[in-house]
Amino acid sequence: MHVFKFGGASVRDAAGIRNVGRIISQTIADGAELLVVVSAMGKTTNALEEVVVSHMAGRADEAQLRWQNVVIAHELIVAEFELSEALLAPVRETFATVATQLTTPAMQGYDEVYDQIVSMGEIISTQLLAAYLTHLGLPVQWTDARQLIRTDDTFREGRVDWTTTETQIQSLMATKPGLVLTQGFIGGTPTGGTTTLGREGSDYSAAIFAYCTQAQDVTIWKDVPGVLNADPRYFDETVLLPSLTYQDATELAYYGATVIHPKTIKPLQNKGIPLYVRSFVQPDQPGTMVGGPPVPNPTPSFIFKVNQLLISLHPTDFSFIAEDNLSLIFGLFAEAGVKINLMQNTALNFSVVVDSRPERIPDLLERLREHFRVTYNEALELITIRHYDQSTIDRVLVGKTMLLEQKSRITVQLVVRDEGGN
Ligand SMILES: Nc1ncnc2c1ncn2[C@@H]1O[C@H](COP(=O)(O)OP(=O)(O)O)[C@@H](O)[C@H]1O
Ligand SMILES: N[C@@H](CC(=O)OP(=O)(O)O)C(=O)O
Repeated sequence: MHVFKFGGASVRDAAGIRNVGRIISQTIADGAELLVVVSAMGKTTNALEEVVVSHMAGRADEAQLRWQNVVIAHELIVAEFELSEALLAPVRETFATVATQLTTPAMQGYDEVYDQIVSMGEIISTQLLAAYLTHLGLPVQWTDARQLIRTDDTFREGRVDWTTTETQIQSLMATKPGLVLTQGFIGGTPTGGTTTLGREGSDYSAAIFAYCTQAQDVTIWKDVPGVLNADPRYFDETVLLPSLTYQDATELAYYGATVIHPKTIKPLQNKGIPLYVRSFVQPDQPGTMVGGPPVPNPTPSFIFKVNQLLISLHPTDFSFIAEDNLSLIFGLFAEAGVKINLMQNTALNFSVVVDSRPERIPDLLERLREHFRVTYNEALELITIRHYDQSTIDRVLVGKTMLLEQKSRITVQLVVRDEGGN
């Protein structure tokens, strides 16, 4: 069996849905079994997050208006197909259910309500795609991922219960061979609650399904030709990386190459399942294969994170940075839910680089100030180069001032300030 994952960009409009329909029908034409994982359309997840903000703030009219905008965006896509009312019944029912839910103030906590509402993006996209594929005459079986991927109740970051998930998915596949369509990003708790797996988590869902079905391979269809040696939004001259080891792909994703969700590789590596990253714009092209052997002279890869904050902590009593204050520091970062992108210490200074998150950082800084003298630099960039040499470092430093550098044999990380002018 093959697993395909289509992200928001691939199904953002009617043309995208038609294209996805073409890729699926060509794949199953020769009788291949296929499990398709789909994300919410376009930027729907962001729009649903705004619905949650209004709903949780008790601004019922605003929540309803924001929800209706989501409905309209989908209805405009529906209008481009000639789908029967019977085929559209499930998606229309979802529209009505959420509208009703928004009329009553939420009883649960923020994150639980978030998952109930935000998960609807994937429910709607798959209901709509199922209607379209059925309309094309394909034997698609829509399946609810909330009943397959079992998580604990860590809402917004559900942790997978692999044993139950494997049992549930395997019994599904025994009863539903052929073409199965399900949602990325979402799961369900033992008590029937909805969870999400963390933003951009649909790649991870595809890996979970592949792991549990021992799939032949996974293909994630993207708006780029495959994994490139840099994000084309930031670099002009990128090259395709035709083959990557699991390790290289994990490292790239970990350092911030957003083309693959960082949690995706482990389940695939554990079962030796290859991952293909291919272009839904040029579906005849091979893209990138992850899971191959190391290549000689690997191409340097660049990962760029903007809007970074460099926080430096200085003990107030001239004591060393050692195990005791390190554990205090890590505890405070974990409590604040702030992920450390890079860290470096000297005897009297501990520096960390984090994403600048206005909703979390001020509180964290306040807590840190209870124990340390705290200084920080804002609006920085964190550049990571895998398989670097001096010329690649020189190239990225043009027009930048370097504040911090960290090197291993394979990876260099540079914290820089852009001085403008290039
Ligand atoms: N090294 C890289 N190679 C290719 N694309 C990258 C890389 N790093 C970041 N990207 C970005 O990842 C995007 C595709 O991932 P994403 O937007 O998450 O897709 P989807 O939401 O459809 O799953 C590309 O448009 C590109 O801007
Ligand atoms: N829709 C979710 C999950 C996801 O992975 O989406 P995409 O495949 O479009 O990145 C999100 O935006 O976070």
